[in-house]
Amino acid sequence: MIQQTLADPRLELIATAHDFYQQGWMVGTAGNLSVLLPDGSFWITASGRSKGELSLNDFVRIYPDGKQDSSNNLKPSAETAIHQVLYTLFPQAKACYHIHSVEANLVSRFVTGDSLPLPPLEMLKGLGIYQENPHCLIPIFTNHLQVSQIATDIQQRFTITPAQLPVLLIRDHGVTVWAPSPESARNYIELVEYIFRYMVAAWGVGIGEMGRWGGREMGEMGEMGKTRETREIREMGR
Ligand SMILES: CSCCC(=O)C(=O)COP(=O)(O)O
Ligand SMILES: [Zn+2]
Repeated sequence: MIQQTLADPRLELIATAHDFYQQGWMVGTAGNLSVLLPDGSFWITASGRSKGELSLNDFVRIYPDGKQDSSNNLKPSAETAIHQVLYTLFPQAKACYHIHSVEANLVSRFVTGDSLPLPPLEMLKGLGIYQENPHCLIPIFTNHLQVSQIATDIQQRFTITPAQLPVLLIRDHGVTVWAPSPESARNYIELVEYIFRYMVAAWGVGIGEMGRWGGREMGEMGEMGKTRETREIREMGR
């Protein structure tokens, strides 16, 4: 009989963090990854570790009653409260990944409001949107100094307005996804990064001003697309 050993789920997080680090999405200790375990506890990356060279000891286990366990008294990620809220709000979520990419921060400034309209790209199917010409919005949260305030905002907003996509942005900070498995969470990060890269590139070549997505012209979407000064800056760069 062939016996299969279940791999330690931290190994998957280590490999993913290494790849995201190489992509430039987790540089300088940025970002945090977690995976939920069958007993309701979760492993999360320890705070302040280089995400490009994690080892099995660079994780803290958080139990449903809030108790923590780490082999060498490490602090859990400063953003643990956000992961806790997401696992509570979305019981199907088994992994939660947060990264800091340049594109996530740029698109978080495309609008001044609290939602980012997305172009109706085929890639949205990978995030569970099977519609023709979908109008999708990603919620944007304020980057409060107190992470607990960000977590409260997330909890309150998603309690009132269900999430359309398993994605949220924190303005000038980064993007977070939650997913039914670590593999899906990795795909979700790659998909949203593609969409953000597309949006930044579209703005850069001026497509946004003529193209329409989310039912609005990019030029109406916010600071970056609409002001004459911004257009002049863009033209200077050509
Ligand atoms: C330079 S990263 C600033 C903190 C942050 O936003 C982050 O994602 C990493 O924090 P952690 O405590 O998880 O290392
Ligand atoms: Zn962060």
